[in-house]
Amino acid sequence: MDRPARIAILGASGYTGAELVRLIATHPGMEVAALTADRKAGMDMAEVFPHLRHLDLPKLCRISDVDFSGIDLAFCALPHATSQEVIRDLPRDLKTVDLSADFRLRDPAVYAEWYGHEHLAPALQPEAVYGLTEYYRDEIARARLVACTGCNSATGLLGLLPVVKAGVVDLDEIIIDLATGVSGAGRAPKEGTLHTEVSEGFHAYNIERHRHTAEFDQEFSLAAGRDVTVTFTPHLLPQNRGILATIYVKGAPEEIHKVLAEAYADEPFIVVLPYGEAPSTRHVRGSNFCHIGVVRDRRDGRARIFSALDNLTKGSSGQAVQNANLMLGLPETQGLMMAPLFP
Ligand SMILES: NC(=O)C1=CN([C@@H]2O[C@H](COP(=O)(O)OP(=O)(O)OC[C@H]3O[C@@H](n4cnc5c(N)ncnc54)[C@H](OP(=O)(O)O)[C@@H]3O)[C@@H](O)[C@H]2O)C=CC1
Ligand SMILES: CC(=O)N[C@@H](CCC(=O)OP(=O)(O)O)C(=O)O
Repeated sequence: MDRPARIAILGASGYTGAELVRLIATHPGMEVAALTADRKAGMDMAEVFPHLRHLDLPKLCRISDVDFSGIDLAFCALPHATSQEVIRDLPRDLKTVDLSADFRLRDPAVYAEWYGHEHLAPALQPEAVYGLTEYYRDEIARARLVACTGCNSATGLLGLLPVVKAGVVDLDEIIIDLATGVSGAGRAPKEGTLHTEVSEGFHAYNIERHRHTAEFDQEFSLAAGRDVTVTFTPHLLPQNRGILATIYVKGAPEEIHKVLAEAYADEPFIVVLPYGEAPSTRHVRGSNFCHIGVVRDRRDGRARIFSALDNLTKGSSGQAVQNANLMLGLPETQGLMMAPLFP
């Protein structure tokens, strides 16, 4: 293409939508052509997100008002369930990157089990490619519809997939404990994300059943070639961005570190820390990097794998742009090599 790709962002008045706009603002291969909203349709982006005031952006409109004939690729940053209804009605040849959970689970029956309702666009599921770029980049480059991973799922999968694939841990004894920033819950007001409910405290949520467990089971089972089920508990961190997963595995820590370092040696966004060091969310904030560390338990030699990323970049919008780059034939890292924001 001899011009920047024309991009529509559906759900631009949400957190991941704003992050997409921030990333595309300095992306040489993309330009924002349409932005949509629901309650905020008709407003200027500058009113909704004053930090984007310097940009010359189209007004927020309804999805039905977008002329998709002039769009090269759409990012769908809508709530799950809404997303599948919207994508079902988009032009069938429009390249689409979905940030929701709607097309991540390959089997619509598994989707129904975890999301509590029948899938509304099951006919599209076979063409959806799971958006974990480091594992599916060839399929993503050829795809029409890409389903980006959950932010929690991305954190756990990136930390553990090479190790599961290599068969160097006990696959029946995997525990993923994870803490996530509150922006993961989106911008729409909810009682559970009020300042008073989140600040000065720390709690686990969706303890018995978190829907990202289905993504873990799906991808670990595919990698291992047998059924793998993990124990997964997310916690809510009183901070805006960032996820840190602590993964407990039975296996030799130095071997696990070697497997990870080799698997990610050529990956532009995955940084495997020196053996014995653990990452921090503050070192990946605002960037598309994922930092992974392996530390030995001094008493029994068991390994803990740590994985940290920013839920709004590598966990969603950054991953989405990385996938869109591939789908548009652009360099995979284009527009994404910014350093983390520190302190
Ligand atoms: N936040 C995160 O860290 C991550 C989010 N995701 C997923 O990405 C998607 C977007 O998340 P996020 O940006 O956080 O969500 P937000 O709640 O912040 O934003 C949702 C967006 O969707 C619009 N919207 C809501 N309902 C409708 C509707 N019925 N029709 C059309 N538009 C609608 C909203 O418009 P308006 O504001 O005008 O109502 C808003 O623009 C979700 O599926 C989420 O699960 C995935 C990974 C990480
Ligand atoms: C803090 C918080 O609530 N986080 C969300 C994850 C957001 C995400 O990745 O979402 P989707 O699977 O919905 O796309 C959660 O745990 O459900």
